[in-house]
Amino acid sequence: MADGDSSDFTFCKVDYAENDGHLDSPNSIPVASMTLEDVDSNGETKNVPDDKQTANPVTVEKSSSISSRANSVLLQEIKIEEPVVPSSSGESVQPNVSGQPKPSKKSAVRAKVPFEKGFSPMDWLKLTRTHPDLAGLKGQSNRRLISLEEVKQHKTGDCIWTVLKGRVYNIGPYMKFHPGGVDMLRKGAGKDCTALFNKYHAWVNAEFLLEKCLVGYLDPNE
Ligand code: HEM
Repeated sequence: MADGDSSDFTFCKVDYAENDGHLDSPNSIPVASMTLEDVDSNGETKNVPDDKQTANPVTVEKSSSISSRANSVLLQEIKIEEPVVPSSSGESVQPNVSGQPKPSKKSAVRAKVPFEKGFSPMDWLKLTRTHPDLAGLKGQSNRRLISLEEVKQHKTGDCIWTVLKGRVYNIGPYMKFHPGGVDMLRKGAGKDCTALFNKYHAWVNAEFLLEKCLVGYLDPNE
């Protein structure tokens, strides 16, 4: 295509004709078209030619009416309420049109307990890296099979055992670090807490958190 071919719009130069009346042109920006001479020392407009007096308010009004329309659209959007649909029983029902998942009735009530100073998850992590024997093994292997009977005998004191997903842990040292509180964790003492654990937080990586508390594995034949 030859240079200057007027049929090619791709790179055509856009010129604003001066005072072309186009609202978006630089000349129609409200403040720019008003000079200091137009305003006296009291801040009042003096002898401004009619076209200037009307041009600005129109421009301002136009833009403010646009912005107030935008605001009212926003407000309308905020105020939008879900439509009420009458159900077969005659009661009004609000359909879930927002796409938000409705809270499941089955989910357990989870209440976090504030940590005592020095018992944050970070403190627990540090302890697992420094304490030599969180499981209380005293040299015993943590690969041995343990009966549920033996687990039941460790409910109090420093050695509180629980079974979680087939593993036996000494949760005694973890008690005060448990974000759900000591009382909740105590519910799993001396028994299999897998169901409780899954009810409250199946996603928690206990294998990692309690790695150093492993005492052994639940004997499936007992
Ligand atoms: C035995 C191993 C357990 C470990 C390692 C453990 C670990 C944790 C962790 C990491 C949290 C924080 C979860 C989060 O921020 O989302 C938590 C919270 C909680 N846990 Fe446990 N937990 C255990 C057992 C239990 C048991 C047996 C119960 C119930 C009887 C329980 C009840 C709770 C509750 C109610 C919370 C607070 C809810 C929340 O986080 O908002 N946990 N637990």
